[in-house]
Amino acid sequence: MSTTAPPPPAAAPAPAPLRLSTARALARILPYAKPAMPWIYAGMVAALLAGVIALAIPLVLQSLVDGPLATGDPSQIWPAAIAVLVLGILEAVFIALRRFFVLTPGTHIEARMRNGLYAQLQDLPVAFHDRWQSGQLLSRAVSDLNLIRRWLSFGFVLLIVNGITIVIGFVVLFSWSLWLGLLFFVVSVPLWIYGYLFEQKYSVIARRAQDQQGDLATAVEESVHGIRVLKAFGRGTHSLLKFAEQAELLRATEIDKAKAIAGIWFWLVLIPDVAFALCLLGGVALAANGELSVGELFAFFATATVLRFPIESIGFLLAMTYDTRAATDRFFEVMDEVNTITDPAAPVSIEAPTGRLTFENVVFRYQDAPADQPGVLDGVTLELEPGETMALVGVTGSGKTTMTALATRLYDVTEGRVLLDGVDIRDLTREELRRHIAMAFEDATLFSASVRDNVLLGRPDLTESDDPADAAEAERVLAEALDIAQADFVHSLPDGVDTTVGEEGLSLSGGQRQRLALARAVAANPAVLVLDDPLSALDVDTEALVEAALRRVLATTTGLIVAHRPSTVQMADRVALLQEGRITDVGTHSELLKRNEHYRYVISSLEDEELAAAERVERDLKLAEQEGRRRDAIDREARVIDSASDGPRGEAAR
Ligand SMILES: Nc1ncnc2c1ncn2[C@@H]1O[C@H](COP(=O)(O)OP(=O)(O)OP(=O)(O)O)[C@@H](O)[C@H]1O
Repeated sequence: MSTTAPPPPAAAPAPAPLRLSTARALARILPYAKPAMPWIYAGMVAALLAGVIALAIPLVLQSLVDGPLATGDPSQIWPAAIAVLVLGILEAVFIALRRFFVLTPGTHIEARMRNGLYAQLQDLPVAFHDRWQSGQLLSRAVSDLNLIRRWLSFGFVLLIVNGITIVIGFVVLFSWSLWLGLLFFVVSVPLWIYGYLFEQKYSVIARRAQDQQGDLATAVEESVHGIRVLKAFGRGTHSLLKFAEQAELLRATEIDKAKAIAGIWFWLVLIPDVAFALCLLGGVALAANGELSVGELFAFFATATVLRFPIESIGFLLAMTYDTRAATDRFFEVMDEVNTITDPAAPVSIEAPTGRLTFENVVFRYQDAPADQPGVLDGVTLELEPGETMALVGVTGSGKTTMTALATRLYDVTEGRVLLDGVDIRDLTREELRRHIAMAFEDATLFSASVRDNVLLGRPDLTESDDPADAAEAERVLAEALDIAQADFVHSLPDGVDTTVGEEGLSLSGGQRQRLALARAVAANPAVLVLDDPLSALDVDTEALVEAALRRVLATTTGLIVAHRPSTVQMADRVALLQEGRITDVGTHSELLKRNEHYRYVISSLEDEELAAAERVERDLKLAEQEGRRRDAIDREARVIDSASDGPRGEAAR
């Protein structure tokens, strides 16, 4: 049976304790953004030029007001008007160029980061996936990276450019009038203080919202995945209520976010307005005293108006920056995870393994198991001879699945060693180890791909080769594996072995999926085949056929089989009894039956389970038959009612 995962943590894993400044946290994106940075800088230059041009327009206006308007000479109006028009067009062109420069690089950076994340998720050990909710990973891969892309192409560029524009704008304001500029600056000071406080508050809410989005994605993923169970137990409404609760939490957080943004927005609009009003009063007084020309006053306000958008935009640009900071932290929480199951620095290779598999004093405890709980395995020693088939038997929860997972390094032993042909499996590369030891699980996961690709998943040597001889060999291996797994049903699928089996093979029955998963393990042609109850969903007749075919494979391959049925036990040359974390007896089925009371107890409980399962299958079949008869009767009745109400016309239309 598959490894039982512990209940997922209620929320996402806590953020890294080390808290970097926002700038340093965001700088971590740089290695991914490096190739695209020239384009982003080009976008910044274009945006900056657009900003400078916008600030130059008041210059022309001042010359217009103090020149032709003051002197009443209309000949000067046209050059000034044309200059404003040309500057306006140039500004529009540079804004368009900014968009052009930054649009594509952002998508490249997003794709690069997403590929990196995917590779890391593939590389990280099963223990990591035990701890993390799938929705949290999904939201990092999709919405967080989306946020980062939008910020890089838009928020980052505008934040820098608008910041520079504001600085240049203030210099220009000061150049028009020192006193008015100073007044404008002093009145704006509360804005910078508010901006700082905003960061403290908003960053926390932004992080909370993104974690809650991840929780929500987990809830959707789980309910879609478990839709059959929810429907069968009529728990759809219950699950909806739970989902609505989580959605409500996220809604409340989003409202907090909106309130925080509204707060800074309020000050960003109010303070420039107050500054405008005060400067107007001061400006008129200065103009009346002759210290400022009307044209200069006009240009001062035109410049201050140009600065309004950059100042107002700082609010949402800061919000976007803090959202992106949270997204970046979340991304690097996964990227910073250290993979504990890695390839050795100096790997050993086994050319042609014979398949001797040895567990030597193996102790294992799950990382997330409570400290006071004893290890699942506590000194397991077992040796499988080359070509031998060993059944692993024990009560539920005794650690059978765990033992099989150690043989393929899905987890690493806590103490002791697992050896293949005398070589510690940690001294082999993972790629080589998985070539030598293949596994089939009870929970047969198939990928959204053709039957062929699913079955030949473990044979890249054949499927990724350009050699026609390999292609022919792939066909032979495929046919043989399907034959052994009694999976000839694939030939009656619409496109035979080229039929795409749906998401996780949902379009196939449990037994059909298991047969394909078994075919996949057989096709890998390993020296050791580890089977974790892979025949549980087969009916008795098919199971007997698969077992007969498997015997042929197992005659030359070492097999470690977790047995949940007495019939599986009988396939094995020897049986190992797992009890309280140790192998307490090894022998043939009949030897153990004769001498071991605990073994007799386990076997009799397996028989009871098998009987109950057979009864369940029979009951389901009967129910399906009754349901079919009931549907036929309803259909017949519906046809009678239809034809009675439609009359001959209705019949004809049908
Ligand atoms: N990822 C995990 N983290 C923590 N504990 C785990 C994890 N997976 C399994 N366990 C615990 O380890 C013990 C052994 O589980 P395992 O699945 O190996 O048993 P099993 O013998 O295969 O059971 P079954 O016959 O029911 O399939 C159980 O107590 C289980 O709760």
